Amino acid sequence: MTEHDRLVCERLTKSYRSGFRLGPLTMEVATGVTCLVGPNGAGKSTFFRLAAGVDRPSSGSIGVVAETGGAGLGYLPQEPKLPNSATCEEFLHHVAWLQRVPRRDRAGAASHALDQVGLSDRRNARIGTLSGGMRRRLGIAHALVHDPLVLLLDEPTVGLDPRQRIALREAVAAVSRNRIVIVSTHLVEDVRGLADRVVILGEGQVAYDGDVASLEAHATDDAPGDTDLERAIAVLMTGASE
Ligand SMILES: Nc1ncnc2c1ncn2[C@@H]1O[C@H](COP(=O)(O)OP(=O)(O)OP(=O)(O)O)[C@@H](O)[C@H]1O
Repeated sequence: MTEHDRLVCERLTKSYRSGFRLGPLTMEVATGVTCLVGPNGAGKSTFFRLAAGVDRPSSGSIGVVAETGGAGLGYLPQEPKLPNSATCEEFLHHVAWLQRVPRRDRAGAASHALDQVGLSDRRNARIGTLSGGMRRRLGIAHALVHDPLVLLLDEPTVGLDPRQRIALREAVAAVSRNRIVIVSTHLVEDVRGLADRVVILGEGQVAYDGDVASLEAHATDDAPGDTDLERAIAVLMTGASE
């Protein structure tokens, strides 16, 4: 049997007093990019907080099974707080320390992470001077600096212009080899540009789980959208919220 790394959810649930409940979810997420798609309030951020260990499940479990030697987890929350007065390099050096990267490896780890997200030429720039797109990519570098097996990116393309979105997608694609990457997004073009696998969430339940090609087959002629992928996502998101 070949070894493989995966994030495993077993009957995972999270309930809030508001009445919202995520799950029960039973699934495995392998290496590559999985896009988590769903309308506002579907439970995407709830899932990320459970996966990141920031919140605890109400029942069931979520955890990583690592068989090939990888370890660690990087999490870019929806609204990351970045220290504006630090330089990119200072910040990543600090994060490397927090993530227990050995002292001798910290400078290399910071510079490698900047390189991976295309920000090497901004290493000495103060974070407060970066554009929105650069801040997002720095957020990814921060989640990556300790070379984690699992990378969780909660809506990394929100608020970016088309050119910045392309740069961000390239950065995600570049770091996704041999890593479990989960990206939440509202944008169909992110799904097309990034996803090896798509999980559509609606009201805490999985409405679709599969690849992009099979997803397109769910499109119907009367659904809104310009492409089969848009129409299919619209059909599945509507079905999930009914
Ligand atoms: N800490 C919390 N306490 C109570 N209710 C919460 C909490 N966090 C989220 N919720 C509720 O749980 C539901 C799912 O929220 P969540 O943020 O996970 O959705 P989402 O899919 O990430 O939405 P969006 O796309 O708007 O970010 C919503 O109804 C939300 O109001």
